Amino acid sequence: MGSFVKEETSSLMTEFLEKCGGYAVVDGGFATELQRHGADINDPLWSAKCLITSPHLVTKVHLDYLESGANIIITASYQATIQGFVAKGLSVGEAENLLRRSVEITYEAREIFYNRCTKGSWDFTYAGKASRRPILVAASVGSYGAYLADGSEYSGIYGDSVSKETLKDFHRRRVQILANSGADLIAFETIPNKLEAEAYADLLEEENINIPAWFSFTSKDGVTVPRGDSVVECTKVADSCTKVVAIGINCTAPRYIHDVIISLRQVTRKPIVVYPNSGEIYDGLNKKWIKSEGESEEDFVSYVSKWRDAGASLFGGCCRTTPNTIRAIAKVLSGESPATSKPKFWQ
Ligand code: MET
Ligand SMILES: [Zn+2]
Repeated sequence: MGSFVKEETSSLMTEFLEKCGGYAVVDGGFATELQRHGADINDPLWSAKCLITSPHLVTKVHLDYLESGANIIITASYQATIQGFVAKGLSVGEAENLLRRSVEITYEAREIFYNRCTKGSWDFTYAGKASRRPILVAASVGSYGAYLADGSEYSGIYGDSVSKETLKDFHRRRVQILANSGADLIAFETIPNKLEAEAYADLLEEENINIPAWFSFTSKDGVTVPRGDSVVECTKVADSCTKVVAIGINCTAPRYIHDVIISLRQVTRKPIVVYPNSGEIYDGLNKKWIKSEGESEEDFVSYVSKWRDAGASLFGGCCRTTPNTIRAIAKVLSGESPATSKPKFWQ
């Protein structure tokens, strides 16, 4: 790959953040939002099931997040894998088309949103000074554990028989397809162990993936990822990969985010992305969210300016957050006067 392409990749996020005024709004929980609208996603494909059964609902949820102020919308491909679709009886070709479709649906939603804004039928809230709000499409890649749908998504334990090569072979074709689908970046989400981060970093380099990526880890204590590797060690893997343009944490309780940002800031100058869940705890085996004491949506939103001050640049929500959460985040970020809030650029 020529150095020109490399530079383009590394500057994408910095330029985008500048266009957004220093900070960007990521969308909120996707699968749980489909569910809130009545989708039955109790299935090994989880949210990706809707790509087959109810694509109109996928479009609706993307539009709801755009209307709430999101600058980055994440595709419904989190649990969309060729292996998972084939297990449902689809051909490899059909599975690959569904992956492409997940991205098409997202940029179609962006076009619908822009057209509505142009026609003035919607209030263009939080658009800033730009006539068109900067919006990126991030193609979601969930972990191998998410595909297994056996709870290992939240333990990061795949067993000794699963090597880095196994993980690379598992993810390779999906990553290639998503990289050539028209998406602006790949969002590797909810990464539960260091091995999978290494596999992603290798794939990005070895396959000459021509769009940038973010790596977002998950944590149950703010210090380690579920498998037990430290978040800092995982961040170093992401930091040393030239294709990675942001690093962060998602689907983690809001109360841990501040300290994680502080730790990440010690080992990377890349922009930090945070999109915590609602603070409820997911019981992967029973596929249920369990309420946790004393963490409300108000707490979540009140943390946003602290996370910004600690050094994060991209803010959104994960499971069980809703367009309301995102609207509130957008409000916090747009309500800052330039005098009190200087955008931080670390690269
Ligand atoms: N982007 C995915 C979603 O919101 C992340 C899921 S985390 C288990 O559905
Ligand atoms: Zn989540």
